Amino acid sequence: MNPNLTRLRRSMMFLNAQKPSLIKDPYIYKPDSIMLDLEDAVAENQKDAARYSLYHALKEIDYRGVERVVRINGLETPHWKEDIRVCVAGRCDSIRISKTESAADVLAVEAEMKKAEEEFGVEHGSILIMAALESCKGVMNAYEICTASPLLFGCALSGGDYTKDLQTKITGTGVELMGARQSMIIAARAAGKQCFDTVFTNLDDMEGFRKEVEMIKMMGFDGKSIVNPRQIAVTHEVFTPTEKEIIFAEKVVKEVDDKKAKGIGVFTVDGKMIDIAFYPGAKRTIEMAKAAGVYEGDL
Ligand SMILES: CC(=O)SCCNC(=O)CCNC(=O)[C@H](O)C(C)(C)COP(=O)(O)OP(=O)(O)OC[C@H]1O[C@@H](n2cnc3c(N)ncnc32)[C@H](O)[C@@H]1OP(=O)(O)O
Ligand SMILES: O=C([O-])CC(=O)C(=O)O
Ligand SMILES: [Mg+2]
Repeated sequence: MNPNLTRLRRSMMFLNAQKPSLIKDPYIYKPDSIMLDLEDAVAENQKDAARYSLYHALKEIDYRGVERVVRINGLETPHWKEDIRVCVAGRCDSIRISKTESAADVLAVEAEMKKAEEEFGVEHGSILIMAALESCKGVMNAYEICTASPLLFGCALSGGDYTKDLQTKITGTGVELMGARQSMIIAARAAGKQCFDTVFTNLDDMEGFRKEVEMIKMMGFDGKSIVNPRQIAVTHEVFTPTEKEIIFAEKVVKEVDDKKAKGIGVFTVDGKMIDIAFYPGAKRTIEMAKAAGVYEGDL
C-alpha cells in the first residue's frame, strides 16, 4: 500500500504552477501539501507555459517532504490529458482532478495516468489521485467518486464553483456550504477516504478563518485547502491534538488495554465514563499527534 494514502494533510496550499516566486521555495512555510495549480490560477493562453514551469519545478526542486499535488484542468477542457502527461513525467505525488462529477471521471484520469506511466516508465500506484467536487452533481455523487479507485485518497469541496452551480454565493456564514460539507464528509468516511474543506479567500479576516477551520474540524474533516502561507499556522494549530488531548488519549488507550485484560468493560478516566467505543478515537488522536511530530509518549 502507498503510505501516502493516509498521510497527514491538515493544510493543502494552492499556488500558481507558472509563478517562479511561488514555486521556488513554498516548503519554507511547512504546509503539509502544496497544490501546484494548472487550472484556474493559470490564464487560458498560459497553459503550455505553466506545464513547462511545472515540469522543471517537479524535476529540479527538493520540496523537503512536502506533498506535491498538481491540480489538473477539468475533463471538459482540452488540457487535462497533457496535464497528466506532465504530472507523470515530473513524478508528482498526487493529482487533484478539478470539477469531478462522477466515478467515470476518476477512471478516465486513472486510464490516462496508466498510459503516461507506461510512456515514462513510472510505477503504477506511485502517483495518487484526489477529487475536487465543484458542482451539485459532484457532491451528489461523492460516494461513487470516493470508491472509484484504490488510488484515490480523498475528496475536497470546492466552494466557489459549487456555490455558482447552487445559484448562491459564499456568504461567510457557512449556511450555503452546510449540506455539501455534511454529505461529503459522510460519503468520504463511508468509503474510508479523507475529506478536505474549500479555500477561504478573505486573507485579512483571520478571525473568520479560524472559526471556519474550527467548525470543519468538529465536522470531521482532515484538513483544508488554503491559498496563502499566513493561513497555515492556524490550520495546524486547530488540526493538531493539544497536549491535554494527547495525555487523555494515552490514558484511555492504556486503561482500555489494562481493564480488558482484567475483564472490566466500563470504567472512568479523569471522571469520564470510558468503554471500548472510545478506543479508536483515542488511537486516532495518538496517530495524529505522531504524524504532526508532537507525540513524545511510548505508544
Ligand atoms: C478559487 C480557486 O480556484 S483557489 C486556487 C487558485 N488560487 C491560487 O492558487 C492563489 C494562491 N495564492 C496566491 O497566489 C497569493 O497568496 C495571493 C495572490 C492570493 C496573494 O498574494 P500576496 O498579496 O503576494 O500575498 P502575501 O503578501 O501574503 O505574500 C507573502 C509571501 O508569501 C508568498 N506567498 C503568497 N501566497 C503564496 C502561496 N499560495 N504559495 C507560496 N507562497 C505564497 C509571497 O510570494 C510572499 O513571499 P515574499 O515575502 O518572499 O515576497
Ligand atoms: O478547491 C477550492 O477550494 C477552490 C476552487 O476551485 C473553488 O472554490 O471552486
Ligand atoms: Mg474551482
